[in-house]
Amino acid sequence: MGLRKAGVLGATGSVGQRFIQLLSNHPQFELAVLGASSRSAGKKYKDAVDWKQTSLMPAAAGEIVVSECTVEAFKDCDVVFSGLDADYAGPIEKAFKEAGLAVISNAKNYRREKDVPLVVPTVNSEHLAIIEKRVKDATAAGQKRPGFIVCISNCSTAGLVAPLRPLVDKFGPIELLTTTTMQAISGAGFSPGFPGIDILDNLVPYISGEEEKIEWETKKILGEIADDGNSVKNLSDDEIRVSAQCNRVAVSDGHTECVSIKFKNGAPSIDAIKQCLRDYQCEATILNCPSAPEHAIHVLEEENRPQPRLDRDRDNGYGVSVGRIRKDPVLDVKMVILSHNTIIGAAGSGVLIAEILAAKNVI
Ligand SMILES: NC(=O)C1=CN([C@@H]2O[C@H](COP(=O)(O)OP(=O)(O)OC[C@H]3O[C@@H](n4cnc5c(N)ncnc54)[C@H](OP(=O)(O)O)[C@@H]3O)[C@@H](O)[C@H]2O)C=CC1
Ligand SMILES: N[C@@H](CC(=O)OP(=O)(O)O)C(=O)O
Repeated sequence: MGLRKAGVLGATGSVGQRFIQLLSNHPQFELAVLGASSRSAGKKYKDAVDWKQTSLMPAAAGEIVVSECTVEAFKDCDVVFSGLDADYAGPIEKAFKEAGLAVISNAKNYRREKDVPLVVPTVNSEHLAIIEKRVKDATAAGQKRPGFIVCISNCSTAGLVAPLRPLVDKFGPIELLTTTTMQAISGAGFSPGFPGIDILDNLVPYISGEEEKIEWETKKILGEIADDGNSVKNLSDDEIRVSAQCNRVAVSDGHTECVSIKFKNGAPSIDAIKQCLRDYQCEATILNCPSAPEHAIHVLEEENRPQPRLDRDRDNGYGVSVGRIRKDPVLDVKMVILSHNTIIGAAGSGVLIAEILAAKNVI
């Protein structure tokens, strides 16, 4: 198959810019349509966007004229990535799905729908089987491919669940978990963007809705596909209890989390935990997806790592770093997790999900 046509909704934003960067010169996708608000529509991308990435804006993308976020503008896309502001994503993504488009979204709007997979591609790509089944059933019935939405998780949740997945698979359920996040300002978006005066020489101990999202989304991502094959069964409060406290810090990219865990079946040794994380291989790596990390989890031994500026780009931002793994005198074990919030926490996850769906002939 030749290059698949990709559209990006919210192309001018923090997540949208990352999509442009990751999809330019991609071996499987070509940037075909870029959408944003009517403030940007009609302008060339280079004139509409306030480019804030540290790499140069890809020249070809800069020449694309930004469209309104309408089905008509995106109707020929094989896949549509959404980095839309959640205040506007709901009706736009629904209309795209109903028109038969494949939507991979960063917005929170549909994450809680039972039949919408909530996926961190290095963690629970098996939940994409819900979509694969729907597409195969339609094809078998002689119908055209149905539209669908796959949601990408909240960015802090993506980093958190990365090491949890192999730990739960090997050592059984986690009874209690606490996380304290230190989140980058790119997570707050670019329109209007987190005010410099509020974050310089400062820390803000509140991010609206974030703690609830981490506490809830973790249970869906670590849950299983229900017996009907059409929905996800979340873990119950008996199977895992999560408590999150979220802070905004003066870091450009990269969310750091201090995490403590208590296992239901007793504490594994620290060495066993490290080995388990080192051994983990995600499906995208096994499928040889072009953006898949060589190591979905990097175990760091240095006593002062991970650090956002030094470690966020491991495996091009698709790898999650886990360091300071040690005994916790209150729960069982504690650790520090670092993940790139706009790559594995957002746009990169979207691209990797699309690569997995392409490997399975769903798009
Ligand atoms: N930043 C991050 O780390 C993460 C963000 N997310 C989620 O991803 C989404 C995008 O976030 P982020 O990139 O940070 O946000 P930004 O504020 O940086 O970007 C928002 C985008 O939405 C567009 N937009 C705004 N209003 C409309 C409208 N009425 N119609 C169409 N497009 C519109 C903007 O276009 P214009 O420039 O024309 O205004 C812009 O492209 C959000 O839902 C966010 O919660 C998820 C994970 C991580
Ligand atoms: N709220 C995150 C960004 C994010 O992921 O948001 P949401 O879960 O609403 O998509 C941050 O500020 O860093």
